[in-house]
Amino acid sequence: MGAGKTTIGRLISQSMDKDFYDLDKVIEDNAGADIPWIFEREGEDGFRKRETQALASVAQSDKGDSVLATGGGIVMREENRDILRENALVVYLYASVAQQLYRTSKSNHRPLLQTGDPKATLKKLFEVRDPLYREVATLVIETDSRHPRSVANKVLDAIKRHLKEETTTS
Ligand SMILES: Nc1ncnc2c1ncn2[C@@H]1O[C@H](COP(=O)(O)OP(=O)(O)OP(=O)(O)O)[C@@H](O)[C@H]1O
Ligand SMILES: O=C(O)C1=C[C@@H](O)[C@@H](O)[C@H](O)C1
Ligand SMILES: [Mg+2]
Repeated sequence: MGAGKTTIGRLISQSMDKDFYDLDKVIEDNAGADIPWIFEREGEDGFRKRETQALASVAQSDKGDSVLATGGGIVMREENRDILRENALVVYLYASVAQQLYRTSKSNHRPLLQTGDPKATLKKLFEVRDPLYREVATLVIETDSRHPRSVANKVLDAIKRHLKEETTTS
């Protein structure tokens, strides 16, 4: 959470002239309700079911030619990791817990952080999720000491390099 998926995803979709989807927004549009409401009424489990459905439907309808920003917990389900691996070039935006805490502190829109100790929550989630993100990622990009535009440029360069390597080795 707060790694910059939504911010950077939008920037790189503009630079690449591709459509942009934010999975949290797709889930909200499908539900006709916002994420805090879904967590309150259906719990995290209900939210995760909606998240998998939304991911599967975007993967199926999209021809792999758009940019998708996921929610922070997308890697928790094996099914989601399989969908990502099979359909996408996955970029893991790495942010330290300190940066995640700073970047999420201005919003109260993330139900999992509405606790007495958001830093401890972020740390626990990071320990579980960081290895899963690394398992599924094609590219890992460090974001801590960079402005969003500079992170986006780094992602664009890394994607170009990756695609070039792929064509020269195939
Ligand atoms: N590289 C960066 N440096 C400083 N601030 C950033 C950076 N990237 C994003 N931000 C800011 O951090 C906040 C959270 O970013 P954003 O919503 O894009 O994160 P996210 O990864 O999509 O989070 P979530 O997992 O909750 O969807 C925003 O206010 C954004 O402007
Ligand atoms: O990290 C998470 O588990 C979440 C991140 C957000 O993007 C939303 O998907 C939701 O608040 C859960
Ligand atoms: Mg987001």
